[in-house]
Amino acid sequence: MSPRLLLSLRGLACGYQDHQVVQQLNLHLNAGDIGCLLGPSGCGKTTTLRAIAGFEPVLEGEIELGGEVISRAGFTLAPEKRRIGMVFQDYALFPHLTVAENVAFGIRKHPQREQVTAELLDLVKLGHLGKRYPHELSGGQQQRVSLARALAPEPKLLLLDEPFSNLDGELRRRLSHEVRDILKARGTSAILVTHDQEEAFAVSDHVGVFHEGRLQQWDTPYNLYHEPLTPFVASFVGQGYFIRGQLQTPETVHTELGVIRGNRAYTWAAGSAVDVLLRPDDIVYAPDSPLQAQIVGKTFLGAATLYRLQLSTGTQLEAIFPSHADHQPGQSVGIRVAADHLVLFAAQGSVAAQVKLPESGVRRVSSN
Ligand SMILES: Nc1ncnc2c1ncn2[C@@H]1O[C@H](COP(=O)(O)OP(=O)(O)OP(=O)(O)O)[C@@H](O)[C@H]1O
Repeated sequence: MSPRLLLSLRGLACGYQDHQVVQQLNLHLNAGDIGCLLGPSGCGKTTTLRAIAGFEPVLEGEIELGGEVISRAGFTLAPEKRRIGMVFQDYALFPHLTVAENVAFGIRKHPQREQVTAELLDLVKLGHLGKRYPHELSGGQQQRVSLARALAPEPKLLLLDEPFSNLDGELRRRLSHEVRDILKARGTSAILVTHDQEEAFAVSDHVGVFHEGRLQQWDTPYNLYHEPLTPFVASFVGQGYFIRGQLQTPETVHTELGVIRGNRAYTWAAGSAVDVLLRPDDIVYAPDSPLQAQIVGKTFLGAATLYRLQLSTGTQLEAIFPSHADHQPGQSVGIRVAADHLVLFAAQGSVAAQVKLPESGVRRVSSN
């Protein structure tokens, strides 16, 4: 059975008054899928989510949900008529209502209201707390109530705006996995907004990376990591370094690490200058390799260790090695490049050179 299209944004522009924040946005979500809008602060994720919810009008293009156009320039179907549920960062629970009353709020006329409420409270593991008030719950528990409340009217689509960002570390990770399991078990379609890549990958089937109001790539987490379409996506998603290289053949590039062969063909002329993306998992520990690098930094991650390496030319790289063998800063280690997913961008004068790189992303280190 082919997947059923649920949500389409076509040629969408949205923003505030005369200020266009998001431009030329096209994306599609199938029923039952979880999508995510990911990007740095201010890139337009929340603005897009608010347009989908019907809180903001669209300036150009249209939004279609379940075969019905719900927004286009000059027309905005009222939010309460969209069958869209919302979960907010600050939970937005009604303080004067109990947990159970909060969950039942959107289904007051439902004949099996109490049963549905009890089932949802069980689903979010709060079956025993229905009589409490929101202020008597932890942040994580309040967000579970908020999720149960949003699910109660069986929305066609659930929108989650930074739902875990008020929670810390471990709880955040646990709840994000749990929310995915709950949505998948119920077949609920959802769009999540976050600036946290780990969260985006843990929860979503498809992720859209935004940069300055434009969607750069809408893809699976795997493809965003291994096959980024733009230098910005390569930088924003995952870690790594760019090194300079020269295209030799469509599949091979010459670099200071030797000739690297990938599994895709590039159509630039032989000899073109390119930037080669090297992720930490592209650099493999190879004790007998003639290619040596000095360890200049080290982060123990448990099962693996992330090393910062420096080549004799001064170029730095990152590498992930299994943590069984422990190497010390200052030591030299043999390495090999195993970058099957060889990712290259045209160097100089291309958009690559103008990208502002976030601190935790890909760094551009060598030039010649
Ligand atoms: N109500 C508003 N009126 C005018 N401009 C706004 C309004 N809300 C947001 N903006 C502007 O729109 C741009 C995008 O904001 P938006 O909230 O969509 O970003 P975001 O990607 O969700 O960022 P964050 O992760 O910080 O929430 C910003 O430049 C912001 O200043």
